[in-house]
Amino acid sequence: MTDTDQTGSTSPLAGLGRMIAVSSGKGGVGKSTLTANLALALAGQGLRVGVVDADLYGPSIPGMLGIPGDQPPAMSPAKKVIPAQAHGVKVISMAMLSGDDKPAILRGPMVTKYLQMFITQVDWGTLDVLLLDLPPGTGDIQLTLAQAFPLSGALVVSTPQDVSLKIVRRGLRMLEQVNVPILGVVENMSGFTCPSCGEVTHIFHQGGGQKIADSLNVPFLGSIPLDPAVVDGGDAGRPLILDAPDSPAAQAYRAVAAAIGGKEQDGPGLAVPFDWQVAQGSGQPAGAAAIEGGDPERPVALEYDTSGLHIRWQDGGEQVIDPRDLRLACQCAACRDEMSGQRLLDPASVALDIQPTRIWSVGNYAIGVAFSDGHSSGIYTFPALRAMKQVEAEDV
Ligand SMILES: Nc1ncnc2c1ncn2[C@@H]1O[C@H](COP(=O)(O)OP(=O)(O)OP(=O)(O)O)[C@@H](O)[C@H]1O
Repeated sequence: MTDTDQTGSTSPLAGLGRMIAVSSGKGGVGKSTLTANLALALAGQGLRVGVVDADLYGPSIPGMLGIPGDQPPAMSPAKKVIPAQAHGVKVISMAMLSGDDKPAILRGPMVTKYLQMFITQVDWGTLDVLLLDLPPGTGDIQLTLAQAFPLSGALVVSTPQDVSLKIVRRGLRMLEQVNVPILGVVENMSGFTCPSCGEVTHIFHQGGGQKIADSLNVPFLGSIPLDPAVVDGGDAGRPLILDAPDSPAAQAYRAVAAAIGGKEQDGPGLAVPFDWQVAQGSGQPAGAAAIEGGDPERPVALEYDTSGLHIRWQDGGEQVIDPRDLRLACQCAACRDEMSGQRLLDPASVALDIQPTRIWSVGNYAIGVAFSDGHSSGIYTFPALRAMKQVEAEDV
């Protein structure tokens, strides 16, 4: 996201960092609990974090973070709403405007209007990450929201039951159709943590989230066990991650944060997060030095020129990928059939001179690429890039 638009004026989205939606196909799967814990875990990495409680009908974030409802927020001199702050995280929610015991009855267009306000009329200051706790479901409202904001990506939360996983599949399709990159699937309540010994027992099916993620070629970011302390922490306004940081659930929340936050890296590599506007030539990530014997699947530098995307890997390997090959390799649900794995994208429809217009980091495991044909829902994991064909010497 650029800080200024083409006329040079400051955009209302300037300084909001990466906008990440947390979504779920149905209610009650633990989406808000994940958002609250994730926000704290990201703040714990030193990131500046904001949370928009976009669940206008059932706002629960303030309660989970111990923010009293029904206390109208103050206004800044610039007439912007000052967000509440809790545990180092900034928050805006309908509960602060209307009290969480008065469910909002709003039609779709009003929901978008409120959320525009929550994002652009709030004095967020400078953020690294803005989390959006979306209302549950995959209907029109979610679709409109996904289209209304320049989301860097979305997390999808599910429980292990088959019915929940089927709904997840629908949610993933919806997001991909509106070109929102899927950062990954998180499975919640996937085993029971014994309150006395801390051991995790799998009381439902296991591995469903992983299977869905695999079948759709999106990352699986982890399983969060069922833990009564999660409920107690949520009810007390102190997310579990604060009071039981060593519990399996807290560790799982931190693992999700590490995957999407990008601050915890195993060894030096490309400086993330970045948002490289390739077409405008701004925001190219700073490169790092390759180290001998380094991870062959971690890039240390990215360049782009007429011959293609140049990737230098940590083990010293160099690769040039043709932009058209990159577009044709897109694994998103619009480009590849999720069941058969067959390509849906007709190669004849991809222009020979297609170019990437924007490349951004997706956690510390992948890049997202937007192309000159308007397609931007593809996520390319580092191993998938490394496995791609190199531009032939005579082509360069
Ligand atoms: N891992 C977990 N272990 C135990 N309880 C959990 C876990 N995750 C969430 N819960 C509990 O499940 C309930 C629903 O969670 P939450 O409100 O986060 O779901 P949601 O998907 O946001 O629901 P909605 O969309 O309806 O607001 C809460 O009482 C919460 O404390």
